[in-house]
Amino acid sequence: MTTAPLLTCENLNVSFGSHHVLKDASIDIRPGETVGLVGESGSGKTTIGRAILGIGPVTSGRIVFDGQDITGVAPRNRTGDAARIQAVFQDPYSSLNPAMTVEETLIEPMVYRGLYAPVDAKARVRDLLDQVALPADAAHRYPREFSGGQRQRVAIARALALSPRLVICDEPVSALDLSTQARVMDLFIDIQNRTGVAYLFVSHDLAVVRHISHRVAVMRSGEIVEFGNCDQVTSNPKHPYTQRLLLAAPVADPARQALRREAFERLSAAS
Ligand SMILES: Nc1ncnc2c1ncn2[C@@H]1O[C@H](COP(=O)(O)OP(=O)(O)OP(=O)(O)O)[C@@H](O)[C@H]1O
Repeated sequence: MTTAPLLTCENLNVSFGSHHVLKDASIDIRPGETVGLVGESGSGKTTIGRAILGIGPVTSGRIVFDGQDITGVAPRNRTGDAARIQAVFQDPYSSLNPAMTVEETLIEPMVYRGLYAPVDAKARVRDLLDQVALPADAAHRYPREFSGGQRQRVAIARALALSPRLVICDEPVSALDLSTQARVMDLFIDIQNRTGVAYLFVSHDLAVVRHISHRVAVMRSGEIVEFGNCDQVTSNPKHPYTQRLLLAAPVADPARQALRREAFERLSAAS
């Protein structure tokens, strides 16, 4: 039995002036699923994420969320669950307001959307901090008082504040050191297991995406060149471009070195 998609992007095209950045890109994400989106820098990954969030343009094509056409609809004009699609970006320091405490940061979207009265929102803040394994006293601290990994946990808590069914994760672990990356990725997986949220997980690092994704889409020059089951896509020797992405992964930890070695062997065997 196949589950109906939560989100479908159909033949998306985006042009900036004469620069055709996204070319007939189609992907779908099922409820509770992680779809990884990989590709070299400039291949169009962020452009898809921004189009889904309603903060980037769509020249043609359609984005449907839970049966609702949300193409080109700005976040403030979205209704129902589509209003709750959230994002976690690479650099939490620039996406968190340095003048707001964590509590204020987490309460703001809840009160803005009218989901919680301020008094209930405070209880919800405690729950959110617990979900991302931050201590309750983090509520009264400012972003600068946290490490990079802790700040990313704050950004994840803020994304969860509206109980989203879909979160766009745009390079959310790229700025973190390897051991922190692993812990934050485990947190994403744990949250998904508990809440059933779906992720579009954007990364240039195929090894990271392989760890977290159920399916993977590979982008090249604005086109989706492969889309399928994670293992099939990442180990198919007929796809040398994907194998090259694996080769480009950072090599600091042994697991990635092993992936690189595998990719190298497959590439050599295929050529
Ligand atoms: N607002 C814009 N105006 C003009 N060109 C843009 C704009 N936004 C993105 N682009 C161009 O679109 C292309 C795709 O950019 P995008 O950020 O989607 O790539 P990416 O795959 O996410 O890259 P990276 O991994 O480096 O973040 C790039 O050539 C970029 O220069």
